[in-house]
Amino acid sequence: MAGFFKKIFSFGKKEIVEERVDETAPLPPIRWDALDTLRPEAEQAEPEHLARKQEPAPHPPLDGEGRHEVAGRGDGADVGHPHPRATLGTSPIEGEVEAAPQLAPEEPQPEPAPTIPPTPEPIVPAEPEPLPQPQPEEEPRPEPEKPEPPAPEEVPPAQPGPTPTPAPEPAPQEVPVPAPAQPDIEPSRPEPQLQPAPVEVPPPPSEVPAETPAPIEVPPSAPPAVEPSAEISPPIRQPAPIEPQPIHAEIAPEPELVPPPPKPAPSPGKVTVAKKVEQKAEPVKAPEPAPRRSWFQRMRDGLARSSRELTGNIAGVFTKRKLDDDTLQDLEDVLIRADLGVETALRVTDSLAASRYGRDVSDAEVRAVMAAEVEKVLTPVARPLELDLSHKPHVVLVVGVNGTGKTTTIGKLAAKLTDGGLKVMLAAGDTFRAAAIEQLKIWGERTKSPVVASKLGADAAGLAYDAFEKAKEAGSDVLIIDTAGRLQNKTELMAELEKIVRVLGKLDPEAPHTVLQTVDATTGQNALNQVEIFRNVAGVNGLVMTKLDGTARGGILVAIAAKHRLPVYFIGVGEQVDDLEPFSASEFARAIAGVA
Ligand SMILES: Nc1nc2c(ncn2[C@@H]2O[C@H](COP(=O)(O)OP(=O)(O)OP(=O)(O)O)[C@@H](O)[C@H]2O)c(=O)[nH]1
Repeated sequence: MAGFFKKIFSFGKKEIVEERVDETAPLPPIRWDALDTLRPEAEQAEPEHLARKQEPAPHPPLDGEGRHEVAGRGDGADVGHPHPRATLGTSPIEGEVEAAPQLAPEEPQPEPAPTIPPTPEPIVPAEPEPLPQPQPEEEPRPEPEKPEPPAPEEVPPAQPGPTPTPAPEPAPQEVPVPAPAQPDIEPSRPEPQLQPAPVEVPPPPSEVPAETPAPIEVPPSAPPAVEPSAEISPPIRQPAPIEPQPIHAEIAPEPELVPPPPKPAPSPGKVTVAKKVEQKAEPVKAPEPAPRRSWFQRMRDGLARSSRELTGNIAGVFTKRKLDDDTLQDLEDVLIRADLGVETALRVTDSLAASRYGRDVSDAEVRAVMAAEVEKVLTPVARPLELDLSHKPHVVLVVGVNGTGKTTTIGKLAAKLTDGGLKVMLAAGDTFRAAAIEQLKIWGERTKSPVVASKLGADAAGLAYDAFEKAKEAGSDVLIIDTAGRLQNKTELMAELEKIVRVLGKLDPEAPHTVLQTVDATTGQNALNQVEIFRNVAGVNGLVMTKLDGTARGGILVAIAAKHRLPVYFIGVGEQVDDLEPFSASEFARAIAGVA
């Protein structure tokens, strides 16, 4: 078969040359037949086409004429592109086939008939793969160049129909019939041109046009046809343009690719991110503030809110005013509102009246007098905690309302004692709160103090008794017992605390040896009532004023001291283990009065 085709092809070539010379003007249509010849290969893809091909025997003529015709259509050289594509195109094949018959009458040249046999070879279809073979078609390209001269002549006529659109670029160079086909392939890539061309295709064969659109898909199959006729290759090349169509699809994505460029823009965003990262790094540096303020500074800062309000109000009272009854009354009101208590307020006003009544008084002088009087009130209560270690262990019972800082204070105190070489044991007497038990265990681990605890809800008194025995057995110097502080049920609270004290007394009549109450400095006047309650129930004999590092109501300490005259052993100025400081009357008085 291959030999047979070769013969046919060679024959076609010869004819082509001749025909070209003759047909320069009229023959354009014959090319369609040539396309049919090409179909034999295309047939591989579609048997129907093969059948049609048989009919248009014109295969041979197509080879030779094909080019001429193409030129004619090509005249559409521009148009030619679409047509060939159409013909080569899938459906177009049929359409073309039909068109071919029209041409056939003119070129009924029998020779092609033999070509028909090859068509039956649809067996070839198996060869469809050879599609790539179309490339070899390129060889024929040179040949087409020869015919080129005639093509131009034919082109003009066809041009009218297809016209313009394709004419643009390819037409000029390829003007020669073959040329257009080749260039078409390239131009076809620019899809835009190719698309318009198909539209024009219709003119030649009325039917073709309709089919032309479909061809677009066909192209792929068309290429194979080209192989058989090396000469026909030019038109075949036209089908090749079809490939460009897919290219279009690819091209489309390209624009999408265009967006990527904007992505680079985000790069600056990355820069921004880097900045953010830096910012994050900065906060990390924050921890550096290792330089910790002294407890006094913290207390002063904590009391600053109290002192600012107090001193500000004092200044407001004594601005350009002489000390008289009205100013003294105003000052008394200011001090009472500062939680210092009536007793302390009167001490201050009496002191001022005794020494400065009727005279101009500055707010600084008033604050100095106030500091002095407050210190006088606090000095008696500002005593250090003394532990009688003749009691082994010395039992410290810690009481107070929930949240006032009992557990925290126990931890801080245990730290001080263990640091001082004392052997400490802790007892989790707040059996109503699991969190309280766990919190105390944490403090025990931190201070290396054993913790005696029981299940949640266990009897607090029983726990205290067990802890006392264990502390004795362990030879502990100090046993610190935590308790609950549920004021919402005073009766139950009183009963529990009384029971604890009674039980401890069984082991040591003097136990508990120290009963500390934690008082939240932020509580205000209610703290006075709390101290009264716990003093009566548990026999509180000492106070720890907590949270003085952040309150505007530190004056309550003065009121409590003046009213209850209970020792104030420590003040809490923070949540850390070393934020428990001995209470100093003078420092506290100067701090709250805003005196340097
Ligand atoms: N700023 C500050 N916070 C404190 C101080 N003392 C305790 N706290 C905090 O106050 C909260 C309550 O402390 P706790 O020790 O649990 O008080 P509690 O009386 O044992 O409370 P309950 O276990 O519910 O009975 C915790 O968040 C402590 O960290 C202090 O002196 N200053």
